[in-house]
Amino acid sequence: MDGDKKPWDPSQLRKYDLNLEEIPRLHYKDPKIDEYIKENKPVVITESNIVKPAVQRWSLEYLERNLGHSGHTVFVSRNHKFKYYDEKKIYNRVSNTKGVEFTPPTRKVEMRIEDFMKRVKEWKKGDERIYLQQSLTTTVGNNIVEDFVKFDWDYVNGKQTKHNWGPLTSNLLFIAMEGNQTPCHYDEQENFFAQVQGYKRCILFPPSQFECLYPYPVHHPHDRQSMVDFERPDYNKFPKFKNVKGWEAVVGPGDVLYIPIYWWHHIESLLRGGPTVTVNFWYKGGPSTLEYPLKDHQKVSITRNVEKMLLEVLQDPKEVGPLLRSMVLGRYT
Ligand SMILES: CC[C@@H](CC(=O)C(=O)O)C(=O)O
Ligand SMILES: [Zn+2]
Repeated sequence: MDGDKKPWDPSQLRKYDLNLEEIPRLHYKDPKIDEYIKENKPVVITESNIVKPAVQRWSLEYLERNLGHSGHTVFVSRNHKFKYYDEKKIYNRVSNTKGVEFTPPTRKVEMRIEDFMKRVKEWKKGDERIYLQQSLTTTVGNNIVEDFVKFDWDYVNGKQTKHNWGPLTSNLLFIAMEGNQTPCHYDEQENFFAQVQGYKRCILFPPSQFECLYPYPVHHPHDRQSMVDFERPDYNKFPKFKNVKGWEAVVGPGDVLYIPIYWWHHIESLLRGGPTVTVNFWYKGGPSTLEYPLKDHQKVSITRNVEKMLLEVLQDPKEVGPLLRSMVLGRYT
């Protein structure tokens, strides 16, 4: 890039009424990175070799030729949002018997990579959008495996060990169309979010903002997702969303964003930026030693356990809210 010309411009970002600060960007050799990780704070790690082979080789053409010819998991959406839902919670005994109405916002299909790429290339306004989200397992072609083993595992394993994370559970490959959006949610895993091709805007909020982001009930298929539509926030239903304060980064090829466990994140591929490719590294959290004061994400984990326990004994999801209200209102408020 000549001078300080950015590879993208603000017109490629969707407009939200949010109070956001920049996530720091640090060179991968900078020891301050470990301070951020230790304090469960996001940081963009730059210039690393973590997924360098992929940055160098994983063009769409290369991926089409090498990703393997078995079906790949692709989500299909009638709009630009790809809100995750847990299929098991749609039909589970408790929520379903009580008529929890749920219409999946996307559908999951198996698609050959050549069909996926063809639909991306031929997409026009009004068509359904698609988003490949696939675990990088042995079903991929040999060239991809060769590239994968050349990731800088010393670096990521070093961070995993230093910060006492649990085991690596998966590396997911994401191939998105420009403008695709993953609405705000949190995961119960530590995440190195490695951008390979194209640019993605990542908007993050700490677990302490739980009250401003109104997660669905734990038994709901959209568990861990925010109920707030960032593009049309309903401030009557979600008044505290007005106070939300977040952090953002636009990550490009070679950037690796550390998304701390339980941190909310909303992710979108830039408008008019072409398809994007990302590989994430999900790690189980470390052993949670109860040191006081508890960390915010530990409190979120406790609220989850309370909801699960109440549902288990009450059986009917419609009884959980009234019982919690009767416990709190007038007594703890
Ligand atoms: C699930 C897709 C999302 C990534 C994400 O949420 C994560 O890695 O946890 C994205 O990049 O659109
Ligand atoms: Zn996520």
